[in-house]
Amino acid sequence: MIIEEIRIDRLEMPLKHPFETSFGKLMARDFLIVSATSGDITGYGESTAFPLPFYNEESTETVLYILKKLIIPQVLKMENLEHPEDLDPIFQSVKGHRMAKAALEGAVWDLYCKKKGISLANALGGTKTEIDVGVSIGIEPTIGELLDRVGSCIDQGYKKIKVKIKPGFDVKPMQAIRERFGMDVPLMADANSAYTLQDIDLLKQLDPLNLMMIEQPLAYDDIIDHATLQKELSTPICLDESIHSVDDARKAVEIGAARVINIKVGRVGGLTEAKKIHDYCQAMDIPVWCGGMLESGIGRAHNIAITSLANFTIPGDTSPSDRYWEQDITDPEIKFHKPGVIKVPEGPGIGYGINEQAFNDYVVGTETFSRTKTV
Ligand SMILES: O=C(O)CCC(=O)c1ccccc1C(=O)O
Ligand SMILES: [Mg+2]
Repeated sequence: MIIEEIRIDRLEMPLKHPFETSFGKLMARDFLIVSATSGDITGYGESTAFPLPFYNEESTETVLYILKKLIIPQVLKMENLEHPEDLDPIFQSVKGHRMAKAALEGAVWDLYCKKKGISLANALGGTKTEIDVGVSIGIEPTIGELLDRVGSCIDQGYKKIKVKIKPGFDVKPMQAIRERFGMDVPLMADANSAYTLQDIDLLKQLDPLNLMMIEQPLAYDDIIDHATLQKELSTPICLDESIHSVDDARKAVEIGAARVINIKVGRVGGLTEAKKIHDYCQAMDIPVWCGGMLESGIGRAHNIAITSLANFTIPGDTSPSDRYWEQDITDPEIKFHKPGVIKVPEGPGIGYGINEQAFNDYVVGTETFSRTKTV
């Protein structure tokens, strides 16, 4: 397969409702879509980096730099790109910058599958025809507003309720959810690294609440302290930010730092590595689920495909388009097939088209790189 053109579009999509985590409040999603064209077929990938490095070290600007200066020029010179895994030598030449790599790799996976006429889920080894869907709920101004949002999500049929917590908005809100909705609602907390080992006694107050897991309570780049904390908690720890590769997953599992892994395609450098983490965790009997990064329908489509693999046994943060967007950029939009369930597309590639009008309405910048002319 020869890729003749790669395009990077920067989009700004306003969120229907501010989304607050322990590292701040988002009012809009500013992100990149990478598209790769070979002949009359185009594949699409999404960069999940935020405009500022508050989730990890990457940002929209670092992704742009790495793609434009280092990765795209090499990809456009490739003569032997027969499978997305053939990108590995190029990726090995760049340390880190996994969200940049994942955005390009996702476009190549979509392009590869469209050329083969197979679904991305099928190409990845997916076995499910539909996936159970969870929802991530940000920190709300009051416990009352949080309870209203939780109640609405339960009524919509979501199969897992994740609630963001931070010091000062943690035990009481989680207790209030249990008091209002009972102990059996599949409920978890995501701390986004807001706590330290000095908070063990506070975190222990979450143990009686029958949470499915506590996600990333400690530092974004830590594994060993999470092992110390897990020994003190009965609630399983799930790692998100700390896990960048199958080797990180192995280290976390071997020292008991996590009983669950949140796999995010962007964070781990793409679908190929995400599948390796899935396969390792399956062999170790560690359940995984697919995290979200407030993606557009393009990123969500990649997440739905990887979630079709068998060991994604916990509902992911793969809520449909209407969770965040007045108008998504895919055609059709991502929708529930039945309450709390999304059908895995059977069409070629990601299985969703592009709503060109909506896409163009959100675009704030475009750069195109062709095989004959690279930067
Ligand atoms: O995309 C979604 O619906 C979930 C989004 C989410 O929880 C999140 C959003 C921004 C940064 C980090 C996280 C996270 O899962 O930690
Ligand atoms: Mg998280």
